[in-house]
Amino acid sequence: MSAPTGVPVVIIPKTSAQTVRKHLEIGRLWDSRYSLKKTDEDLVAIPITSEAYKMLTLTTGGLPAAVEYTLDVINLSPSKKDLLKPPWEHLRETLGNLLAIVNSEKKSAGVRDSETWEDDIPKHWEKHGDMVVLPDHCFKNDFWRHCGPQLWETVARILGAKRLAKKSIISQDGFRTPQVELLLGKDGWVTHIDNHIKYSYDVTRCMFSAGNITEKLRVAHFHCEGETVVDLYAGIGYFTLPYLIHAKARLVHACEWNPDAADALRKNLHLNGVAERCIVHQGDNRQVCPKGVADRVNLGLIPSSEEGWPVACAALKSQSGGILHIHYNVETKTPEHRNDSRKETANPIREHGNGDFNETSSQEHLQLQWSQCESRGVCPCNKTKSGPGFDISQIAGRLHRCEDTKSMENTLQNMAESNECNSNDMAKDTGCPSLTGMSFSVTCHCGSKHLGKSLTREHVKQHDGYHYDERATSNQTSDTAITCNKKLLPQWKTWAVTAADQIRDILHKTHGGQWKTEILHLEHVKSYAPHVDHMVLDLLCKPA
Ligand SMILES: C[S@@+](CC[C@H](N)C(=O)[O-])C[C@H]1O[C@@H](n2cnc3c(N)ncnc32)[C@H](O)[C@@H]1O
Repeated sequence: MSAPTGVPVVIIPKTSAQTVRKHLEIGRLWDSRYSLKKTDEDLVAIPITSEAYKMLTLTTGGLPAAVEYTLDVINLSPSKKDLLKPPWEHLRETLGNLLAIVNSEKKSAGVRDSETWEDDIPKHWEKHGDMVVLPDHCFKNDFWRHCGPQLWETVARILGAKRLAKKSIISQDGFRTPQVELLLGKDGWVTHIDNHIKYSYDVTRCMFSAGNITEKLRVAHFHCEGETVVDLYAGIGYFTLPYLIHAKARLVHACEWNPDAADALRKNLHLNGVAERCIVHQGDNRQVCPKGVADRVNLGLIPSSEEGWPVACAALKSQSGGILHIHYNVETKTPEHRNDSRKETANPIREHGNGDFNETSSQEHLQLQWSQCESRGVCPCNKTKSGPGFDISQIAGRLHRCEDTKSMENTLQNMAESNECNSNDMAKDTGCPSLTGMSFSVTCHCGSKHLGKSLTREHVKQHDGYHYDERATSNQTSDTAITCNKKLLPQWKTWAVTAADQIRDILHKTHGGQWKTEILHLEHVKSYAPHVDHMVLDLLCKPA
C-alpha cells in the first residue's frame, strides 16, 4: 500500500466544527493553510499540523472532551489566504508536511530532517498543455520513494497540472531527443497553444524549446508573402508553423530526420490547416533538402548550424539569392573570463544552461561534447589538464579512463598532427575500451563545431578569436550598421562577420560567380549559459 499524502485532518461532526477549530487554534494544532472540507452530510475535516496528527494517534488531548473524531490524510484546497503564495511555497509546505507524516509512519528518522530536502523541490518547471515537466535536478533524494505514487498527484495538483514528467538532459543523438520520464499520466502527448498556433507532440520523444519563444514571435512578424521558405531543422514545426500561419509564406519545405518529430510536424500542419502549403522532407537535410528553390532558409539548430550552411546556400535561388536565418551559440568569454574560469570547480554551463549540453568544459576556449559516452564525458579520474591556449592534452585528460594518460596524450597528439582524429583509433591505440564507438566533437572559441577528422591543432589555431578579429577588419561583408535587439557585443559582431564571409565563399563554390552578403540584423534569443549566447544572424545573400 502506498504511503498517504496530502494534508492530515481530524474528521468531526459538523455541529462541533467551530468549537473544535478554535480549540485546535489555541493549541496551535490547526493548519490554517488549508480550507475545511465537508466529507459527508454531517462530517467536516479540519486540517491539522503533522505534530497534532501524531499526538492524536496517541491521545485525545488537544480536542474538547467527548468529541468523536477520526484521523485521515486527504487532499484539501489551500485556504484563500494561502492561494496568494507562490507555488514553490505551497510545494515546500505540503511536501514538508508529507515527509513528516511518512517519517512518523515509517519511523525512518532522518527523512524530513535531512538538510537537503528543500533543495530537492523544483523552483521552476515547464508547462506543456495540462502537463508539467519538472527539471532534471529535483526529487533526486531517495526518501521521496517512501511517499509512493501519490507524491506526484500532490505535486501535479499544486502546480495546476493533470500530468507530470521529469526531464533529464537532452541527448546528443542528433535527434536531440529529450530524456523525459513520465511520472503521472498515461502518455506524453501534449497540445500547446502558442501565438494562436497549435503544437502537438510527445514530450518524451520530441523537444519543444520554450526558450525560443521570442524568435518564434519575431518570425511571426516577417512578411513572407509569395516566398518559398526552407526550414532545415523543422522539428515539430516551431518555425515552420509561424512561417506558414503568421508570416504567410507561400510554401515551406520542412526538413526533419527524427521520425517522431516528423510525425508530430505532419499532425501539426493538419491541426493548423496549413498542410497543403508545406512539403515535409523526412531525412537528413544534407540528402533531402531541395536545391535552388528558396527565398529564405531557417537554420534553427544550436549550438551550431554550421553543418547546414552548405545545404542552406544550395537551397537558395541561384538567380536572386535570399535570406538566411542562422542560429548559433556564440561564446563571449574574454581572456579575463578564461583566467577566472580556471579557478572554477563547478561546470557553469551545466548548472545554468538549459540542459541541452551533455557535458561542457569551461576550461580554456574549448567546449567538448560527447555522445554515446557511458560516462557522459566526465572522466572518472578527474584528471583534467590545462595549459596556455589550446592543448590537446586537455582532451586526453578529460577522456582519460585508463591509467596510461601519457600514451593517450601521445596518441592524440600524433592524430592531431596527422590530421587524424577518430575515437575508434584512440580506443585501439590507448587500449581504453570506453572510447570505442564514441564520437566526439570539439567546439573552438569561435563557436564552430568540428567532428572527428577535422579536429586538428592547426584548425583550432586558425579559429582562434584574435585571428578572427584580424579577419573582421578586412572582410568584404557589408556590416556598417549592424542592428541588434541588445547592445551589440564585439564577440557577436566578430562571429557574424566571420560567418557572413564563410557563407559568401560557400555561395561562390555552390552557385558560381561572385556573391555579396549583408548582415541585416543580429538577434539575441537568449543567454544559453554563462558567456554563451543563442544568436540568430539574418544574412542577405545576393549574386554580385
Ligand atoms: C533543436 S531541434 C529544433 C529546434 C527548433 N528549430 C527550435 O529552435 O526550437 C533541431 C531539430 O533538427 C533536427 N535535425 C538535426 N540535424 C538534422 C539534419 N541533418 N537533417 C534533418 N533534421 C535534423 C533534429 O531532429 C531536431 O528535431
